[in-house]
Amino acid sequence: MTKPNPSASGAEEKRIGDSVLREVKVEDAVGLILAHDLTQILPGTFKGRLFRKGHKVTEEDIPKLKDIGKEHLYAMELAPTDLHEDDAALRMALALGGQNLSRGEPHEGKVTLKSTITGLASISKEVVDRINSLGEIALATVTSGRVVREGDHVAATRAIPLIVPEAKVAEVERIASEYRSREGSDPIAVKPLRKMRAALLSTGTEVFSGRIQDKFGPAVSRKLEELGSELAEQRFAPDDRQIIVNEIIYFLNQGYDMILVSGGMSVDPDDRTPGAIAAAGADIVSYGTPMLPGSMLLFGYLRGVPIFGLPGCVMHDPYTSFDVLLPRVLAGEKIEREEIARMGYGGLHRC
Ligand SMILES: Nc1nc2c(c(=O)[nH]1)N[C@H]1C(S)=C(S)[C@@H](COP(=O)(O)OP(=O)(O)OC[C@H]3O[C@@H](n4cnc5c(N)ncnc54)[C@H](O)[C@@H]3O)O[C@H]1N2
Ligand code: MOO
Repeated sequence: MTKPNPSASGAEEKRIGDSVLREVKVEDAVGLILAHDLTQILPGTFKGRLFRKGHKVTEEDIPKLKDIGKEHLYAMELAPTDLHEDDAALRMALALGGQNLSRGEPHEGKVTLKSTITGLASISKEVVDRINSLGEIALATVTSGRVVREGDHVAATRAIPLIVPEAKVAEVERIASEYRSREGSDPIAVKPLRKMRAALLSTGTEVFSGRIQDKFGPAVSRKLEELGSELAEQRFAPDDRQIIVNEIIYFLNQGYDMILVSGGMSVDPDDRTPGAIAAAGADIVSYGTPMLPGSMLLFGYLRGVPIFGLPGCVMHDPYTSFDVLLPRVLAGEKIEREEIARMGYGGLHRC
């Protein structure tokens, strides 16, 4: 598509569709307006724009251009059916980005979308894959369902060649708007997290009787606070099914937004928690989660209130199945069994 042809002046010329890129020797480029950003990389020190698109080349620039390996520059004649890399990246970012994202300025053919809040990245993998199979343009994102903080990068759009057919970008816009009308949401967004008041029942006769000091309360409290929620009440119970049921019902009657029950989630005879959560009347979405750590986690709803059975690892591992599901619950997502089943692929972290 881009065969170099010697032009009348002897300089190399690339035709891309109806657009033309003409090579100009840097020595002859004084007065030329740069057609794109020029990047300098000093390993370990600097990577970024040395010259900006639109800069008018001066005599003093020539040695600097040679230092970054430029013997030639492009003079660009852009056809109306084509887009400059920066404009292509910008139009893609405008088409795709939605709720709680800020857009950086086009930079070396790239536009970055950053989160403006602490929230849950919500990204359509289907849209990302479709766009990346169009060719000549690229969209890179974080994975959907990940917690992002204010200022974190969520997605970046990029044009691959310097000149991109406008039709490619129009196709991106079409895919994005089709997604919006079908799903009623943006293809790339950050969902806000609700501030929830959670209650924790810590089971275990060894903790209840004071044989050992509780470590679950502080750990769960920290995990909730990091996401803007709070541990409103913690109570303790021995390994007795009926007492655990009564305490769960007490929490339900207090109107907490989320109920957590820690310990007793495994296979020992004293592990009463899953049975007690069921006996309290919860609809169990899943007992057992294909992620390590956190495989013994239980998730369900008790009269619409999310209820978790938390295995021991939640207390001492920073990233468990609880840490994956908690932000989704806070973002208002209804957790289904299929979603839990999908956590296994990529779900092996440690254990
Ligand atoms: N044979 C099998 N063994 C284990 C399995 C299994 O499937 N088969 N699962 C493992 C997994 S995974 C986990 S996680 C653990 C623990 O699960 P539990 O939720 O039943 O935990 P507990 O037995 O109640 O306690 C484990 C450990 O942690 C201490 N603990 C509990 N609560 C507190 C608290 N509030 N503060 C401080 N310390 C606490 C408790 O005393 C125990 O030492 O099971 C694996 N084993
Ligand atoms: O539930 Mo266990 O937590 O996989 O360590």
